[in-house]
Amino acid sequence: MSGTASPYRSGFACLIGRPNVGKSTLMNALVGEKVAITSDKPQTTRRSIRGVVRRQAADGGSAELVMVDTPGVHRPRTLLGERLNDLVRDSIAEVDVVTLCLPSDGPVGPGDRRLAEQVVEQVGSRRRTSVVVAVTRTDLGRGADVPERLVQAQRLADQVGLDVAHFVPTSGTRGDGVDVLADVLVSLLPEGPPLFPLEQVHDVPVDVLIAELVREAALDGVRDELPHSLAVVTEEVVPREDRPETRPLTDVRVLVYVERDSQKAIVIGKGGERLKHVGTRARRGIEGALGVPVHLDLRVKVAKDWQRDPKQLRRLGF
Ligand SMILES: Nc1nc2c(ncn2[C@@H]2O[C@H](COP(=O)(O)OP(=O)(O)OP(=O)(O)O)[C@@H](O)[C@H]2O)c(=O)[nH]1
Repeated sequence: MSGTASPYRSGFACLIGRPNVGKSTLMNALVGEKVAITSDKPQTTRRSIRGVVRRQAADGGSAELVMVDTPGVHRPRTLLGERLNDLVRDSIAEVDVVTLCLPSDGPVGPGDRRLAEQVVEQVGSRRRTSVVVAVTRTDLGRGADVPERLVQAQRLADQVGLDVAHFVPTSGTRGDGVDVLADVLVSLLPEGPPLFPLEQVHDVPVDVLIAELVREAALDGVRDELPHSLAVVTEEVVPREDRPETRPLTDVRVLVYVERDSQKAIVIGKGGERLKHVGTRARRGIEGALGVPVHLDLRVKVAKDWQRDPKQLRRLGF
């Protein structure tokens, strides 16, 4: 492929950062489709999700950029937390470009420094991995915040010895800087073969996608420890047999796990009101993803302290 006038570039770039800095929102903006769920609760992302961005590179060739969204890095308090941090470590090791996300609406802090040090440790000696800093959520900051954050980011890079190829201000919700970031990431990709079939936009299996949409709906409005205690598993997705071709219906059965009986009561709500609301919202998303009308059967179960239990973690897919 090398030597041709318009080479094909392909490769992987991950988004890393503290919890809640806007990684998944940026991922969706780059891919142009909702592939990762987002919420205002920290530590929402629990899987490394890959989404494909296809673009024309500056040299005229085509490029396939595979974005990898990762869980927010934090001090782990449970086995789940440790597993999520391991996922991030693995992602950093496997990509061509690491994108460190720093939010414009908060100072660069010790958590960012630890993460930057981790990147240096992992990619410092590997010359083929590039590093980009994305300053995120720029629409939330005040006027001076973005330049200030860029200066702090440069200072952080200098302090830990991180070689940053580009600094890009972005807002995932407004779309600002998203094209610039995509161009920058593409420019850092090596020449390579196509990675995903043309029609494929993400690598999230349908059962996982459904479970994530339910978890996103269930996260809305719950507080304290409950967001972390939620786990969702898709049990069944079956087209109903006795339907006319013009009016198909798919039965989707989903289990929502919590860690304690008291949490089960909160998720279900008075007279089942809350769960009904979650079901209605999730069903809309699932119908959009599957492209068929859906009957969603949602059940809530207690899996005691699953975040700390290796056996249960395995059963829940971690
Ligand atoms: N105003 C504004 N809000 C944003 C932007 N990006 C993300 N948010 C909000 O910030 C919150 C966190 O966004 P996420 O994309 O879920 O953040 P994350 O870094 O993936 O979070 P974790 O999965 O917990 O690590 C959500 O409420 C988003 O709507 C942005 O550019 N502008």
